[in-house]
Amino acid sequence: MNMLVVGAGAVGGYFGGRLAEQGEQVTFLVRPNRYEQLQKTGLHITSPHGDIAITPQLITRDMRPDRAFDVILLSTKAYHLDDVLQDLAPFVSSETYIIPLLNGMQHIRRLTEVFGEDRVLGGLCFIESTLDAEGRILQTSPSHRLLFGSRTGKPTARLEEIAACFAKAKAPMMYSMHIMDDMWQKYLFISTFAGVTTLFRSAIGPIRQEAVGRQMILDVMKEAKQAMEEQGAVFNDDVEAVLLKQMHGMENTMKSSMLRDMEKGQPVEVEHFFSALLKPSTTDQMNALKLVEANLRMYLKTIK
Ligand SMILES: NC(=O)C1=CN([C@@H]2O[C@H](COP(=O)(O)OP(=O)(O)OC[C@H]3O[C@@H](n4cnc5c(N)ncnc54)[C@H](OP(=O)(O)O)[C@@H]3O)[C@@H](O)[C@H]2O)C=CC1
Ligand SMILES: CC(C)(CO)C(=O)C(=O)O
Repeated sequence: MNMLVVGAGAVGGYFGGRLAEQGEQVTFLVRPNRYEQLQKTGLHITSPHGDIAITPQLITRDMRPDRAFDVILLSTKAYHLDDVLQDLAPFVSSETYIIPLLNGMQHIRRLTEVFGEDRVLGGLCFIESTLDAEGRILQTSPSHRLLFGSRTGKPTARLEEIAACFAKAKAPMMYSMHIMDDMWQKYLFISTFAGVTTLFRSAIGPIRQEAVGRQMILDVMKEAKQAMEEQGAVFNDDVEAVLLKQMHGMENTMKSSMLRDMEKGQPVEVEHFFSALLKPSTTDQMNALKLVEANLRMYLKTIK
């Protein structure tokens, strides 16, 4: 299977690295600075599941591979999507499946508009990873799971082939029969988790210890759920209880990738995560979400 990973960052570098580790044909589409860095240093991952050091196969947008890609793992930030859609076009054939790993939901519509409904699968990942100053990938907590699947729920022989290839990786990378529900649930989780951790600029532990922190978790989740339902999400009745249990079961030190990006002074996906939930018609009641969004917008002003 010939695979392209777009963005050799914290997520793409990790899962692409796990596939390359098994000898799969993985090429990373990167921008010039990352190209130079990875050529010099190789791709390094440190992880509780085992470290990796490989010499990655790299291309930049002006290079052409000798054969089409079967699968593209898309793992850039949402605020790079406009550029990525252009850069990616020459690498997508009528047989290529795109598996996006971005948090949130808005990118699905953009991808299907450009590449068509049939080329775009659903995808998500549960992983806490970041890049260090030298561009090495640091993967820190136990979870390193990737889910993908057909957005209409029907598996095909080719999707089964991809699942079989992913199953060889030393990370759970699995097919889901209900990927859209999984994506909405992950979006609800991450909008709450990233919302409160960036608002309080804290890992989850101290937030959970304060009454105001616990209340903010409840408020952000309730409002985000309502906004997502207005956009068509269908959740199980117990979704809040399930996600709260998950949030209360995490290690005290667990941070969202958005908070880690803030700590490095990098941009954050505020439009993609939060503005997308705050339609003018629903904003009257959405005080917690508005606070989360305003906090991030103000942060963005400080780094511009
Ligand atoms: N990190 C985490 O723990 C998790 C993140 N996510 C989500 O995954 C997505 C990716 O996040 P993450 O991996 O952390 O982000 P990173 O910033 O670590 O990685 C994104 C990479 O995309 C690259 N990139 C940007 N534009 C292009 C382009 N046109 N062509 C090629 N490469 C490009 C960047 O390269 P350059 O070096 O050139 O800037 C960067 O290396 C986000 O939506 C995030 O919310 C989901 C679960 C967990
Ligand atoms: C919560 C977590 C770490 C789970 O994957 C995540 O998605 C993020 O912080 O972006």
